[in-house]
Amino acid sequence: MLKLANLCKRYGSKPVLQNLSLSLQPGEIYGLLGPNGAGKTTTINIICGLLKADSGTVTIGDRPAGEATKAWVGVMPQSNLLYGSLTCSDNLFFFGRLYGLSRQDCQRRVDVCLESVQLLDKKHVPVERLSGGMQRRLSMAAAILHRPKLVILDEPTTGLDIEARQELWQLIRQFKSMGVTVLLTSHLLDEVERLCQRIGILRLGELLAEGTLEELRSRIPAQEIVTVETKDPQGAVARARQLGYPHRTYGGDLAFWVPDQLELKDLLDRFDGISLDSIARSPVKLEHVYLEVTRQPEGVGGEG
Ligand SMILES: Nc1ncnc2c1ncn2[C@@H]1O[C@H](COP(=O)(O)OP(=O)(O)OP(=O)(O)O)[C@@H](O)[C@H]1O
Repeated sequence: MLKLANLCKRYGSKPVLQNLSLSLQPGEIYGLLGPNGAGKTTTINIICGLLKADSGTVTIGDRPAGEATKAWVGVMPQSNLLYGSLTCSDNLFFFGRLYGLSRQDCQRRVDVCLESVQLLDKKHVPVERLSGGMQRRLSMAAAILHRPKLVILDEPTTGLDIEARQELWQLIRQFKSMGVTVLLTSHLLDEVERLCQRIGILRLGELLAEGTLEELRSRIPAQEIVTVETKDPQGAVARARQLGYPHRTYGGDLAFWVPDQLELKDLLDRFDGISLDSIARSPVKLEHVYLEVTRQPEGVGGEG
């Protein structure tokens, strides 16, 4: 449904996208991750035709991206582009006309879309009186008004509370059941884990890793991440080295990659003689893979 081939973009002498290639299958939700400045918004702007790549191609459906494919794409940008003093219905009407819908089609679609994002009862309410979550839902309605085949969601739930976030997740899942392809960017890794069938990790404009959650997880050769609190970190690291467990620091906490799924007793036995204040075990998560990929250009390797 979307194919990027060898996209390159520089701002001045600074490379922002470096031979970026990826493709999205029809109906999939693809998560594009990367630290601030990785090039996600630049990629989106190129797909939408707001920016021109220096080289490379964008194909949407079976055609090169351009005038002919504009109507196939809907975008929900990072910041809402809504008019605060206009009602929900007037905002959508405006966007519908921009996308080239007829007045009649606009009128029909506005109600359908407001209903699909559960805002029909706010139809005549000015946007400035809506909560942040409702405004994001209205932005989503604006993105799907013209029935695009590809929807691009740029950090759709940033800044929302968990309830509002869950409402949006439900809407995004509905896109999948409607056969709409979704490209989603987010810094919320649990969101990406929940929603996306495939995930790409971008760093300095390069796609460093791509795959299903399982494929990405397998980049970390561990069954479990074991996080410890100890007054003797050096002793704990030395023991982990003897055991062949790579160590990492996550948010200031010392953690080990443990290759086997051990009973707690066996795990404690292995750290016998080291004073541990607490020990916590978790499965390998996207967060661990993401930190590994974005922090270490050479890929997964032992720190210890
Ligand atoms: N108009 C511009 N002129 C010069 N540099 C730019 C311009 N727009 C973006 N950049 C730079 O390009 C790089 C990629 O920016 P981009 O906004 O695509 O990153 P991002 O992955 O979307 O980041 P974020 O997660 O913060 O939204 C950054 O280093 C940014 O400073």
